[in-house]
Amino acid sequence: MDAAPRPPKISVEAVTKLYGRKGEVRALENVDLEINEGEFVCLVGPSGCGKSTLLRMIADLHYPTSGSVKIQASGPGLTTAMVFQNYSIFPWKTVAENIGLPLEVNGTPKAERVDRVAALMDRMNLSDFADALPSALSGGMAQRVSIARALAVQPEILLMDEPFAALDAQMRRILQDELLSIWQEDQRTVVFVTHSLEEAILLGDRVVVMSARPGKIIGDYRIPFERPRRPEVRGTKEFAELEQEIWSQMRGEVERANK
Ligand SMILES: Nc1ncnc2c1ncn2[C@@H]1O[C@H](COP(=O)(O)OP(=O)(O)OP(=O)(O)O)[C@@H](O)[C@H]1O
Repeated sequence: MDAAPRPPKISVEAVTKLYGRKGEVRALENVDLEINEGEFVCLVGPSGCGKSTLLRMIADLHYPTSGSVKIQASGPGLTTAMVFQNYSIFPWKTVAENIGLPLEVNGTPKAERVDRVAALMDRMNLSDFADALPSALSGGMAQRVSIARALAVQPEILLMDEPFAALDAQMRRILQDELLSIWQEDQRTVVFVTHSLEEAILLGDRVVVMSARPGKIIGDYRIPFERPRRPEVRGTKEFAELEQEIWSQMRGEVERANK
């Protein structure tokens, strides 16, 4: 007999989110979204369409006004970890201390902590900076620390809110390429918010397009490029055609949001 199909890792069902004392800001409206375990899903849409709101609801930091967000956890412990645009690392702690902090908080024994931090620094090319303070780091390095810290707790779901938006174009490209290979190693569920369609198509298994506020889902594209995905796919005709196709749907929403 076939095994029963596994429920989605993340189920967003009929979610509406209102902000303001009287609910006057209608951020999301009737959003349905299912994300399977191991999928890398990118959310794109105009400014203010509720992308961060959706991410925060998946992280259990915000709650829907109506509807529900369900996470299928595989076990106890921290299920999600978040990476933000502004690094959010502690300036008075070294690189190694920043990465190890969530492990200290969750009571991981010191020997295990030291091993895990060393492995993450190795994986993120940070080993030479173990004792550096964040003020000595470039933006790219600081964001590597944020990613390593998020991975330290081995989250089942990695949530990334425009993580590369503050980086210059070259550094952004390098971190995108690194994220492709990091994802390949453990194929964790990722929800990634970005304004860049190119970034979304390069990284994602799916690109979910949201409308101008109130945010609704108006497109869900499966990205056909094989894994392990090579960064060179950026330069192909298929990539450009897909970008054009999705942009032709998004453009009107971006214009509407900026009227
Ligand atoms: N705490 C809050 N109180 C009131 N309004 C809020 C609050 N948080 C967000 N909003 C509003 O809800 C809408 C959605 O915000 P959200 O940050 O989720 O959008 P976004 O798509 O991530 O935007 P951006 O792309 O600009 O980061 C916006 O109009 C925003 O101003």
